[in-house]
Amino acid sequence: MTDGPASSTEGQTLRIATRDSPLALWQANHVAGLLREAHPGLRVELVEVKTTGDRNRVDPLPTMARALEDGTPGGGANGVGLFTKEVQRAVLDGRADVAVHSLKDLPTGPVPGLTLAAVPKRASRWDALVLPDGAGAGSLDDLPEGATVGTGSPRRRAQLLRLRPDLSFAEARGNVETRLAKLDAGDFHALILAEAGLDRLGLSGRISKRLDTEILPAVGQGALGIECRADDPAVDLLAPLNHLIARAEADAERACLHRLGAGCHAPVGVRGRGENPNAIELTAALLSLDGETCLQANATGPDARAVGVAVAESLLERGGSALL
Ligand SMILES: NCc1[nH]cc(CCC(=O)O)c1CC(=O)O
Repeated sequence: MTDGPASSTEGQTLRIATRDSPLALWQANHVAGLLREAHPGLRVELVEVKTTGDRNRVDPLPTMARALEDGTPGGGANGVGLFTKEVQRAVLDGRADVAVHSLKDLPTGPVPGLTLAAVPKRASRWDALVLPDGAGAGSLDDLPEGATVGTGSPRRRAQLLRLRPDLSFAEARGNVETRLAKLDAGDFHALILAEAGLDRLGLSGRISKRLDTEILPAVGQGALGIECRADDPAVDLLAPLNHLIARAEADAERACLHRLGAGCHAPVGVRGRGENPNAIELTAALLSLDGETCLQANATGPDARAVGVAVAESLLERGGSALL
């Protein structure tokens, strides 16, 4: 510590709202660390929130009914926003100042009163193939004929079916550890999980193969979204955590999904890429659930959101609406 004037954040406290799953807590603690690094003297605390998605892990139907009933921001039909809206509500209610989400789980529509203040540097965006404990390395090709893969994601299922039409699927609900336990108990031959989540939980050793040529990732996969109240000076504290390329990729990918009118459960895979934030390239695939139809579009430009919208409109023009 040097003497001289105390920084404006000295003694100030910022409360981060987060789900209480191990992955969510890792992510919130990561952001807390970034904030303390950017603002020495700032106190950062976590506020753990139970979400509808967490409470109803094994029984999603009442969850959806509840999400439809209450008109809270971010919640909606088809499970969209189940993991994020109660974390958002904690910030809107003033129980916390900042919300940290997996960007993949954050609905693309604006929430009145909140702003997406920062998207930090992105981790791996790829999906990974995970085999039962002790199986070692192995690729999709090594799975037996008719193998069962644990994933509820239409995006993952449709893209896997293009490569292996013989595969069948099982729901793999619950947090990452729960899903791995089901795999190791023999519930399925393989599991698909986001590499970022496994890395964060110290489980990279469970990855049999990174599926970076097989499956286009979900919008925002591997990135974090940090929200605060739109009128809160916390906006300025969060600004240094924003990574311009990660943010531009996120803006392009999220604008595309939003223009498609789709959510995180849509069979949509994307790859936003940029050497600099003013030249973002976006590739997107929109698939039928059986994987037989796969529309692809690509655009590049200086305005990330416009690139996202252009890619979505190209998919829609070519019959994409029938797949949504
Ligand atoms: N849908 C659940 C979810 N949301 C974010 C992650 C992992 C972290 C990320 O993708 O950014 C996961 C688990 C998974 O898909 O394996």
